[in-house]
Amino acid sequence: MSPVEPFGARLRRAMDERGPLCVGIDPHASLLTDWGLNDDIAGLERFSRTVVEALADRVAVLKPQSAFFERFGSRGIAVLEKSVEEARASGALVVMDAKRGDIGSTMAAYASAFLEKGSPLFSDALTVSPYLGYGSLKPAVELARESGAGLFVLALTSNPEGGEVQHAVRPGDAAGRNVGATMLAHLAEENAGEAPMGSFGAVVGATLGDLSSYDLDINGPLLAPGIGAQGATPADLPGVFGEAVRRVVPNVSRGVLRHGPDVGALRASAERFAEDIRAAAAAAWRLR
Ligand SMILES: O=c1ccn([C@@H]2O[C@H](COP(=O)(O)O)[C@@H](O)[C@H]2O)c(=O)[nH]1
Repeated sequence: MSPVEPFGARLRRAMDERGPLCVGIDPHASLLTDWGLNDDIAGLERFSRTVVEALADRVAVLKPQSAFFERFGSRGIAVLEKSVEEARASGALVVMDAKRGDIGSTMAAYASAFLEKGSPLFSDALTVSPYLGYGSLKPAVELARESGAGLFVLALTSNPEGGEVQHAVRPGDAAGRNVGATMLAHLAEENAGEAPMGSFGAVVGATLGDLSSYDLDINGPLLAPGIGAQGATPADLPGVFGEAVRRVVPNVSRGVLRHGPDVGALRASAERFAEDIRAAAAAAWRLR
């Protein structure tokens, strides 16, 4: 059996070939209504299928937000499974945004649900919460390595409330680092020596302004939500991420989804974001 290509390598190639944009599949009740759909399982199914049909063959990453599927119970999860399968079959990498985190023994079960080859919800990567301690994520790190999958660890989230936890300075940390910086340091260790980049990414909000006081050089991807509905723009990316912008996977969910249900309009919106991201990165390189 040939070894599985690690997520970091697959993501790097997808970003180079398709551009780095990640579009969210976030079936908010209000979006279902705006799309002329009912807030029920049929509406959920139509919404998800439309996003996959519109974008899975052209964007690097699709990121289903599990909460909006879980809302419908087992039938919602069945739609989620199908969306993941169809998106991957059409060439998109799927980052499952489920933000799992628990004590190690339970974390192993979450890891098995999302990162074990053959699991119905197997995804290319999973978002995880390290706030039971980074070490509690070990079972997920190990299984991700084995399956060629990846993780995105919440480090500096896009929401204004995140600082209360993530900016707290760790007692006993000789370097005086805060919790967010500590997560970035763990990820840099995880990715050490990997080429073209490691599979263990951080979630770092595009809304956060200049992050030059952080060491974002983790040799892994930086998933950057916050563009569009939360107020950040593609033009903000170089100012927020500096040199690390090359490894940023900018996420837009409602900013694209609000253009549905027309497939052409969804594609046009994603292409506009992708073009603005390209232009911002190119302008930043020219200024160096
Ligand atoms: O720090 C974070 C981590 C995750 N998210 C998720 O990303 C999308 C953003 O949606 P928009 O509609 O583009 O605001 C959503 O699924 C969040 O749960 C985040 O926003 N910030």
